[in-house]
Amino acid sequence: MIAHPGSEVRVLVRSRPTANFAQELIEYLPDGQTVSVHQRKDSRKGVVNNQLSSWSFRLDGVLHDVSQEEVYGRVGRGVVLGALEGYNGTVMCFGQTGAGKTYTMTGATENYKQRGIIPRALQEVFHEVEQRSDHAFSVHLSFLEIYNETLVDLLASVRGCPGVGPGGMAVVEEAGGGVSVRGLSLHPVHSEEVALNLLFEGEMNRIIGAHALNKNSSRSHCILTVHIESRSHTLSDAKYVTSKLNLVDLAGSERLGKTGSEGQVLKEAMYINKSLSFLEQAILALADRRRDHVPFRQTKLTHALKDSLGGNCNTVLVANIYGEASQIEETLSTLRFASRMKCVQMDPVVNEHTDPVLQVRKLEKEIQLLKQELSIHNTLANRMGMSYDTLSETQVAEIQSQVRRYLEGSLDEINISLAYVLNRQQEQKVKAQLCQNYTLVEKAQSTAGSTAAKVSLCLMLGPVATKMVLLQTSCILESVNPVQRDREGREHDPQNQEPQGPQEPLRTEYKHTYVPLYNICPVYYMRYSMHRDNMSDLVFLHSSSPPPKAEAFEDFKAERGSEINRILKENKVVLLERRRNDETGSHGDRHRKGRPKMTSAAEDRFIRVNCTSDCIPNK
Ligand SMILES: Nc1ncnc2c1ncn2[C@@H]1O[C@H](COP(=O)(O)OP(=O)(O)OP(=O)(O)O)[C@@H](O)[C@H]1O
Repeated sequence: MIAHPGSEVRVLVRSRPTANFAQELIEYLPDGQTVSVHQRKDSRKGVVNNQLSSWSFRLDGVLHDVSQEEVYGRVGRGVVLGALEGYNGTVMCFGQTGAGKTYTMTGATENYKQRGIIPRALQEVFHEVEQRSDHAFSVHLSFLEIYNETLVDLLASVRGCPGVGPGGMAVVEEAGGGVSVRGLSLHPVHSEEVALNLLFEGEMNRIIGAHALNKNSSRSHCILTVHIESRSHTLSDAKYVTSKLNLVDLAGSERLGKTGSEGQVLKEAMYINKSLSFLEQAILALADRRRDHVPFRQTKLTHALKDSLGGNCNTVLVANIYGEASQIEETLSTLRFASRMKCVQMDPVVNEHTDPVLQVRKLEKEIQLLKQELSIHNTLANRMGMSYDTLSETQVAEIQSQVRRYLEGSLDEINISLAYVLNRQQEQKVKAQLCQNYTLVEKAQSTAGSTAAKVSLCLMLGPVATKMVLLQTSCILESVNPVQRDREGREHDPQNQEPQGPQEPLRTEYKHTYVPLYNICPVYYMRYSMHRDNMSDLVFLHSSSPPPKAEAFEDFKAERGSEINRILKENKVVLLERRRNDETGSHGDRHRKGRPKMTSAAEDRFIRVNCTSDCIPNK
């Protein structure tokens, strides 16, 4: 059963069986929750009377004459199940010496039925771990003893235990308000059997002493902690929950006069009483909601229990009493502590964490999936070969090498593999680098018939830098070498020129070529032109914008329509010839019978109409 946030620590009272149970002084009311204590005034304190004083304590339950099994069911089970869900839990026994705390927590070793809360809790933990196959659990045990204000690792004797470091053991504060014990060994446990072995090993190491009230009196406080970590197989594997289940067997308070302790046992009793008194002070502060400060650090016991007493912890206290008339003052004292503890508020929450390593792995997987999805989108949008990875050092070196060789003239054509794709970001980087070295003027340009915004980059660069820009936009370029022609239009190879007489200046022609930059998103068409005066224009147009008609027609005539253009020119020559003939023979009408004379403009139109085919763009 998990406590609701804001509810109080659960407190139950358990009385040790005794033949001399003080029925007239201790009364358990039928509601099963209330204990009434009646006490005679002490005649030794002066005034003799038989007046009774009564106190009533309403707790969460009374465990009187009940089996160990029932005690576990009512005290331990809920806390253990909560710990498996990720809630911290504490089960603690408090009471005078000989009242049955160790019996409640550990039980009697000679009889299996009399095993206490700790072995039953360990059994339940491993039973649940087996049942909950949808989770992966990891369980560790630690066993701390606080003896005479000294921290002792009760499992230090276990084989393979690393031992306490040079700093010794100490209670240390953790981020988030928790505490842990530095130097305390943690033991991985995979089965109930291993856990019980560790419990018994620790119990053997515990310090016990004998006095009048208990021949096996615990002389120390002990905290067995079950550390549980659970990861779901079905939900996100980066998320996991942890919990600490503290099973606390406190040493009992004792009246030195009654126990007759001497020597070492007396010294121990003083430490025990002192630490229990600090515990009471801490509980008093915790129970008082107006108090800001809780004195946890006054003693090792309260410091070690700082995150186990209410707060983010599902806490249950068993107040053990020794129900004989001679112990009535101790019983009263224990019940007062119990009722204070009952005022301590709890706000248990699941301790959920995110594993940073697994989280990174998960995000990397997610990125991979998103990349695949993007790649599918790009394929569907006819944008093949897009890459969003940054260029490796080798790729950058290769590009730089090609650029250098191209600029030096030792490389005719840039052939950068399309794997070296520049994305928008990289494009911007290239542009920024260029801006550092050259004057870059950017201007908006609108083209008729296109609704999309067009960007025109007018680079005031020499041809070398222009080539570099072309290269860095990563397109496959057609030859950008200018063609040199003489006055007759004959092409001249500058590499292979024979020495001639007085040189006639050559005319340089630059082709306008549309180059699709497949690897830049969105797809651009780039027109580049290089002029005699070394001024270069680079125009990046969205694919939705065709080139201007006039230019497209010129290109068409120079390339695919060159044959038609040739015929057209021939026809024009023939027609002009005919017109001249007509004009010279205007005296006679033999060749133009029935046909009206054409004007020069009409002839042009005629030629155009005749030469227009489906493959010629309209001019
Ligand atoms: N509910 C019980 N049923 C049977 N025997 C009990 C019960 N409670 C206590 N005893 C017996 O009483 C004796 C003292 O109990 P126990 O050692 O558990 O007391 P304690 O509170 O732990 O004392 P101390 O603080 O001195 O360690 C033991 O012999 C134990 O077996």
